[in-house]
Amino acid sequence: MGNFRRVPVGIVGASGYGGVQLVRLLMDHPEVELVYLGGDSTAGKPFADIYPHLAHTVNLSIEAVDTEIIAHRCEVVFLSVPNGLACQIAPKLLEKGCKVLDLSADYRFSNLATYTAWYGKQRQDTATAAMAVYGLPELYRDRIAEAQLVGCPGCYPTASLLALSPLLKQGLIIPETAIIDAKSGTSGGGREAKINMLLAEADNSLAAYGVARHRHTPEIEQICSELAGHELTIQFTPHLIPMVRGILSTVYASLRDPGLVRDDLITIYRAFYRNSAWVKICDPGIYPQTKWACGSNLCYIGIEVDPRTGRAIVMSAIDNLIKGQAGQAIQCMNIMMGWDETLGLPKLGFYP
Ligand SMILES: NC(=O)C1=CN([C@@H]2O[C@H](COP(=O)(O)OP(=O)(O)OC[C@H]3O[C@@H](n4cnc5c(N)ncnc54)[C@H](OP(=O)(O)O)[C@@H]3O)[C@@H](O)[C@H]2O)C=CC1
Ligand SMILES: CC(=O)N[C@@H](CCC(=O)OP(=O)(O)O)C(=O)O
Repeated sequence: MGNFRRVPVGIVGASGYGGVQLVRLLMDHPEVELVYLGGDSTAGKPFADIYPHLAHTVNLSIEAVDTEIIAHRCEVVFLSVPNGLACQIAPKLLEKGCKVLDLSADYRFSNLATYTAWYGKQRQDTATAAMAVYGLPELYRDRIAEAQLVGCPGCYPTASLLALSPLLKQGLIIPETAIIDAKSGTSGGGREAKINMLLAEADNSLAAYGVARHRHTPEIEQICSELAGHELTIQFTPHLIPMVRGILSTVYASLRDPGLVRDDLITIYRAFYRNSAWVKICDPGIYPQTKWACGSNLCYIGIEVDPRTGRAIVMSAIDNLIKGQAGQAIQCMNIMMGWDETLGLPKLGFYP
């Protein structure tokens, strides 16, 4: 087979839900070799002790985070750690030449004052933050291709921005009227134990949370403002829904032209996403289910117009752990490395 060489990659935060998805997907990726797994409380343990179902295929152990060692072994590093940690690790890895993909919120904001205001964490890495590119390939493919550091989007922003972007970019809606109502499965909260994620709390129940103050609001607003060409505020309400995986985001916005009908919007969306293999626009009258996307890197978008209110109603469904997190990070890596964007990513959902 000649001298084919796989690119060595590492994951910091391998024991978490994002980490285990990255492990699963990267083990099957044809261009990379997983050579490093890092963590904190699990450091020193074989990965298979944490996830025995992968014992037959992963024989790496979790190591304490040492940026010298990581940079020595890895060309590409995924940081799947809680907010506020990547900004301490990434600058050292970048300095040593690694490409870095951060799954947390640390490198999603072009204005660090916004990050500090919403996340309550002071930052010293202004220059590093200025290098970062927002990792939503369907909008920023060209920037990602040139980037050394990508701040991968949150799960709600991924679903919501894919639904809203064509309307904003083409100037089809009155931007200030946009309202996002989104529902997420409990894996969105990560693997750490939390009372509201207990089966007894979350099962058979549905509630909004973070109303008028969820930290994904400024992230969505940042990108929407860029698309609209002026500063925007967006109403965003997340809900926790009793299932494990999936986000359904429903976006409402008033159309500027009351003459636009559903099929016009479907045509516009299909044109907007014509080069985006991971976005599927549903046929007229078809509205997506989270189950369709589950296990895949796909985002399904359904579109309707209510002629009585003059509003567009756009529904997007993703798997929060794949297109909303680990899959999207790998999609970005593919672009950064000059590979096909779809490489190593699941194209079909589990269904049912
Ligand atoms: N879950 C989701 O749907 C999404 C999550 N995200 C973001 O992705 C990131 C990871 O999320 P998720 O996988 O859900 O989180 P989890 O809580 O499941 O996992 C967190 C991971 O971070 C590691 N970690 C914690 N502290 C440290 C430290 N000091 N040094 C090294 N590693 C550390 C943990 O390692 P250990 O166990 O060894 O302590 C664990 O592997 C977060 O920033 C999250 O906000 C983004 C999009 C979607
Ligand atoms: C259901 C649930 O709890 N979801 C998480 C979103 C996860 C995510 O994407 O968070 P980051 O922006 O920190 O990466 C939440 O609302 O906090």
